This record gives sequence, structure tokens and C-alpha cells, in this order.
Amino acid sequence: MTGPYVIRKSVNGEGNGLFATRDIRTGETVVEKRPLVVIDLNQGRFLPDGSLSLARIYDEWNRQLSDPKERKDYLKLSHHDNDAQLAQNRKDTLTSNPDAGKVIAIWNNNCLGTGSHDLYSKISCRINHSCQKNATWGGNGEGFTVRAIRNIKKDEEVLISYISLAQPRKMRSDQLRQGYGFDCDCPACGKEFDQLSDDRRKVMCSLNQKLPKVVEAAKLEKFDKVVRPEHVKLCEDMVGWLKQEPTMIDEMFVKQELLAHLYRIEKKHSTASSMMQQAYEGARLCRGDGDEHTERIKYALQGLESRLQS
Ligand SMILES: C[S@@+](CC[C@H](N)C(=O)[O-])C[C@H]1O[C@@H](n2cnc3c(N)ncnc32)[C@H](O)[C@@H]1O
Repeated sequence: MTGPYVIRKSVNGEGNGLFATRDIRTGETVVEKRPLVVIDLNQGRFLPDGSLSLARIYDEWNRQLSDPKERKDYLKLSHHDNDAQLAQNRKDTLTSNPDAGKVIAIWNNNCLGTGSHDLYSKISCRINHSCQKNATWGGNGEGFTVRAIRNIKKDEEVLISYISLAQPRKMRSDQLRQGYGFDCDCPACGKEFDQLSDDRRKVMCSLNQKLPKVVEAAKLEKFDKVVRPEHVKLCEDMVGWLKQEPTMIDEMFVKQELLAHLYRIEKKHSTASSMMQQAYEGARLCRGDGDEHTERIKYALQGLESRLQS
């Protein structure tokens, strides 16, 4: 399961990064791996604030990463010292192991989340961040893929985004500094900063803040009644703004899926089906087949299509 990449000193971030060893086309899989540690969030012990118990992270790491060499390599990975201290001080670590805080801090800095699982692999933990990413990832509890969302040239660094890009530069940089301990110097934050794009992201951010309730309502059919025309308008606006930002095609398919559900609730089955089709294509490109999100959209699309045929 090797791919067209090599790990070497990064030009974008600190430390190492992943580089293309040949030209890679849009939609190609760059990395396909089975993770070394998987945490199933559905079975997790969550704290009242909704975060995953630190003890659970440590226990899973301790159980699944038993090879001493793999553990040693893991403990050399980058982390945020503040996180280590915080984790060590948190009572819910339930462990006296002096490395527990560090294990958790490294986890926070290096795991990939698929939605229902958090994964650690020796390759994915080397991928640096850019607000002008050229790759995205997807997967499930079994494995994950990293995929090119635009053509990547030989020797170019493969870069993902650690955060939502539907927010302006200031918010992104605060989130990256607090969460990962670095100042982003990518083209979008520095030399190619685009005020118009930043303004668009401000709008997206405020639309996003109004959307969560609608998301829940649309996913759970029993709440169909709470969806109102203004929610549909909000979501249509969001999709419209996202269309102007090609690097955000992963955020786009998520909103297209939501919009398709809203159209379904409004009984606009044909519009819903074509919107869900677009979401499905986006999900396959960004997250690949077999990814839990792609599979969910595929299933919803089949439902809409069969309703159209009946
Ligand atoms: C998942 S690791 C990425 C691989 C890491 N560079 C390494 O050598 O192991 C995340 C860490 O890499 C560094 N990093 C990632 N993207 C960066 C960027 N755009 N600028 C500066 N540092 C970055 C930060 O230290 C971050 O906490």
C-alpha cells in the first residue's frame, strides 16, 4: 500500500511533510493505508462537554500500539506543549503513566478524523496544513485514503487543511495557533491573500453559524416539520458562496447533501435527486468510495431515485 509520495523536510510547515514523487491528477489516491490506531467514536466515553475522554484515547493507544519501535516513533512526533500539560493535569486521564499527557497531545496534533473514527498512521501524521490545500482525506474504521483535489506536480508538497476554510484569515490563524501551535504562512494567508475571498468567507462563517439546527433537522426525518423556506434559502446561499472557492469542494459536498435533504423535505424530489448526485460526485472525489460519508450520500441518493421512479 505505497503511493506516489515521499516524506522529507517540509517547505511549507515545520519538520517533515509529504511530497509527490510524480505528477498526480485530480481525484487520484495519493495515500491508501490501514491505520495503526483507530478510535471508534461511536463507542467512546464522552465527557459532559462532548469531548472524547482522554483516558479512552490513552487506553486505545496503549492497547493498539504495542510494538516498542512504533511507540518510540510515535513519541517523537510533533505536539503542542500546552496540550501535554493540560492533558496531564486533567483528572480524567485516569492513569499515572508520565507519558499520558504527551501521548494525548501528540494524538490531538496528528490524528485524522473521519467523522465516526479518529485514526493514527505513520504517513498521515506527516501531512502538513495549508489553507490552499491540494488534498483531502476520507475513510472509515478500516482504513483511509488521501486524495488529490487538484493536479499536484512532481516534487510539490501534498497539503490538507486541519480546519474549516469557511472562515476568514484571522479566525483561521487563531484556530491554528491555539489548536496546533503554529502560524500559518500559506499563500492564502500571506502572499496571495485575497480580500474578496476573505469577505466571502466571513459571509460563509455567519451563514454556517445559523445552519447547525437545520442540519440536524434535515438528517433526522422526524424533525422535518422544523425546516422552513428560510433554511432552504440559507443553504442555497451557502452553496452559492462555496462555488466561488474551488479549494473548498469538500465543504461544498457537505452542504449540497444538506440542501438535497431540504429539497426532499419540500417534496422537490427531482431537484433533491440532482443535488444529491452532485454531493455524491463531490464526496467520491474528496473522500473516495467506502468512506462513511460517501456511503451515506450514496444510500440517500438511491432512496431519492427510487422515489422518483415509483
Ligand atoms: C500532523 S503534523 C504534520 C507533520 C509534521 N510537520 C512533522 O514533521 O511530523 C502537524 C504539525 O506540523 C506542523 N505544521 C503543519 N502544517 C504547518 C504549516 N503550514 N506551517 C507550520 N507548521 C506546520 C505543526 O507543528 C503541526 O502541529
